[in-house]
Amino acid sequence: MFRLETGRYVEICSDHAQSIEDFDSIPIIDFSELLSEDANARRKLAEKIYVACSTVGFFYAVNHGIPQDVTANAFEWSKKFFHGLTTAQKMKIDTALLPDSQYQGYFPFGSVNKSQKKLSDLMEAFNINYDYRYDPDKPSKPDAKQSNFINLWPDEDLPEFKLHIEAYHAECLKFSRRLVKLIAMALGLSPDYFDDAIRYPTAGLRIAHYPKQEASANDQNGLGAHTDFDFITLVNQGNVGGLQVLNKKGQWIKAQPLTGSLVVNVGDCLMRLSNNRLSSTVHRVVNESGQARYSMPFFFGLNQNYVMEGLPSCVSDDNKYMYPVTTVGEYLEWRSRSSKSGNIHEFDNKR
Ligand SMILES: O=C(O)CCC(=O)C(=O)O
Ligand SMILES: [Fe+2]
Repeated sequence: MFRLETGRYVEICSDHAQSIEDFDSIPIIDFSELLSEDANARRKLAEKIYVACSTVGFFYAVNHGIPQDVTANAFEWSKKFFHGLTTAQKMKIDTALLPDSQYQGYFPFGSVNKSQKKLSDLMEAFNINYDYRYDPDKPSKPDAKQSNFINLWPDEDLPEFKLHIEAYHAECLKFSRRLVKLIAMALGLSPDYFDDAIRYPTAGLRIAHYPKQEASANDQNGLGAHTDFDFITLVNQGNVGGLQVLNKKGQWIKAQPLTGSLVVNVGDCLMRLSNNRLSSTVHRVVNESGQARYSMPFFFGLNQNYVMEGLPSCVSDDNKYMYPVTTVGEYLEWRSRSSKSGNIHEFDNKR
């Protein structure tokens, strides 16, 4: 049993888990055919995605098309942020300056302890939100409700940083929108099923720094066991390992770094929408590599005002939607608030 930050205990051998295969490795999916004109090639890709997402909940994406130089620049500027700024400079954009429902800004060391270990998670991070002005699809200005995108940038102390981080964010947006079409196909829906639902997505990018840890994984994690809130996550973990994924037997399977790849995983919103056909799998970071680790997780979700009901291909009279109907915005606000404050606000007893 694992305690998640919502206070819920995840049983490793739940009925759902028993009905799907266990895994001891993370599949690799080649996205060279992502933009192929060949419908058969795209269908095959969608099938691979379905198998990976319904069993492991994780896969490596290779040949995803995100340019290497954009990724390398974002990593380089992340290091300048973590090591070039003083703590006082970083604290000018402390996430604690924002309400608990907001996730942007700097997360100092000691501010996160996802799985209630003896020592807090050994990580510092910086998060940004979607901002339509940097969206490569150039959507028109959203209405007021959808345009509440506050970001805290270290503009005074590291003015160029924003440019490189937004450039990487834009590439992640492009790949995610393409991937969502395949996920729709994987679930038996038309590839454009989610097009309107990802016009102004809840797309957050985090850059994270995990120093090498001395304590055991029992006492401390880089980031404790959790599931991701959103629809899908893309993680670029550079070349230092530390990400671990929990299988049904309760074993932590290492997601070893695979050069040039992204680690992609199903988030709780997609698990909910698919009525548990896809698995949002528990994972954590433990940096026992002996060197500092940097990663860039990108959390892609549907529009804030999207109403989460079971997808038509995933519910039926005999298989009713098992979650309360909420908007994406309401759901994410609840998850962010309980995560940041440590208080569990009763919404329902599931994640
Ligand atoms: O750093 C990583 O590899 C993954 C981080 C993660 O799981 C998260 O930020 O949700
Ligand atoms: Fe995660």
